[in-house]
Amino acid sequence: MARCAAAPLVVTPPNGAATAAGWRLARRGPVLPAPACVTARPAAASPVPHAASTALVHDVVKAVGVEFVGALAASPYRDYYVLAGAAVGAVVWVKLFDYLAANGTLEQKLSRKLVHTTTGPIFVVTWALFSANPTARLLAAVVPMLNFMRLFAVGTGLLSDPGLVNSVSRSGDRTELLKGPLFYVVTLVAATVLCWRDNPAGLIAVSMMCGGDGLADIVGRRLGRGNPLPYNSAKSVAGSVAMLVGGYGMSYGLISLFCSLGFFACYPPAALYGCLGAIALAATVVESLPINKWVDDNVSVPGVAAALSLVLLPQPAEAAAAAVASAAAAVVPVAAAGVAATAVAAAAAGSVSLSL
Ligand SMILES: Nc1ccn([C@@H]2O[C@H](COP(=O)(O)OP(=O)(O)OP(=O)(O)O)[C@@H](O)[C@H]2O)c(=O)n1
Ligand SMILES: C/C(=C\CO)CCC[C@H](C)CCC[C@H](C)CCCC(C)C
Repeated sequence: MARCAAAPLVVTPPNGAATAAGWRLARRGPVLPAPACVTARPAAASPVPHAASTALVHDVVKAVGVEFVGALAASPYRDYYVLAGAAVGAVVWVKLFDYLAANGTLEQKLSRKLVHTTTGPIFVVTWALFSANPTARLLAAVVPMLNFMRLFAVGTGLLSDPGLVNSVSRSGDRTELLKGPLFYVVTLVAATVLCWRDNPAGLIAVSMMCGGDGLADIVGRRLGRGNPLPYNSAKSVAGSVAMLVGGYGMSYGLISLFCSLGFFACYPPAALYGCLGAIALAATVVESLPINKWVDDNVSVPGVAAALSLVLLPQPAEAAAAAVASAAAAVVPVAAAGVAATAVAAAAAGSVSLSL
């Protein structure tokens, strides 16, 4: 059966970063097949009925997906839908790990670190679903802000949510939520508001905190016995190598995704490999130092990674100017975002009390 190759839907990049010498702008978005491609497949004419029905199901699923993405993209409420989806997704995701730890599928410490490793990157991937509207970054930041409120309320005892305490604390002590987890969501708010999709510094900071620090713990606890770091016996060579590889790999993956979607200028591969390597190495060294008493890893690691990224992997001046302009424009309708935050906070609070 002939494949329909005509009339692709090209998703155009949401910002207008300009090309600078030596830089390639990824102006090509993903090419989605047009819904029209799907309708004219005569299933009865197929010599293999099973193959035809499979193809039909495939086409219908594809058509519904394209329709859904199209409808979401065209809706004036797009950012609110994505915000609500991510806010609900965060609750469901954390509950899933609580469930897996409670029924013994995952060890509690591993469950907590998997929450740490996965929620940040999943959250930044949702950035791609928001519109190019200047308020979008503020609405996206509402998701970690809601989690801040939730952690604060449960950590201080204002609300009771044993599931959340089990998922994100080491010992079951609710006051722990006011330390690492709270810094974690503050870092996500900062990456969203300050870097958004215009600059890879936010992606890199989140990757070093989640893919790097998260993997260091997971691997270090398993393979770190017998190879302590010479200057910090609480950490290991195995953990630090895992941090380097995990932070580098996650940063590379997220940068490749966002640059291929056209959100910022792609880097020449050699520059990207070298600079990311230097940033991952610096973040790994910072994580390995015995400074946890004074500054939490969820601040020091992403802080160093973001600062170095801004220096080593800058975006072209035109893109930076566009980012500043969109941030300035976002300040005006901030009240609207506040109203939205309050509404979603009320909904989230409802979900917490329902789960008691
Ligand atoms: N470079 C590293 C980092 C961590 N670890 C292992 O992971 C454990 C937890 O490390 P760390 O993340 O510093 O611990 P916490 O402070 O408990 O966790 P968090 O940062 O999530 O608060 C360490 O005891 C060690 O066994 C390691 O071997 N090497
Ligand atoms: C255990 C943690 C840190 C300790 O170092 C992580 C705490 C995670 C928060 C409880 C939940 C954060 C949720 C994100 C802001 C949003 C994720 C959305 C996505 C759709 C899953």
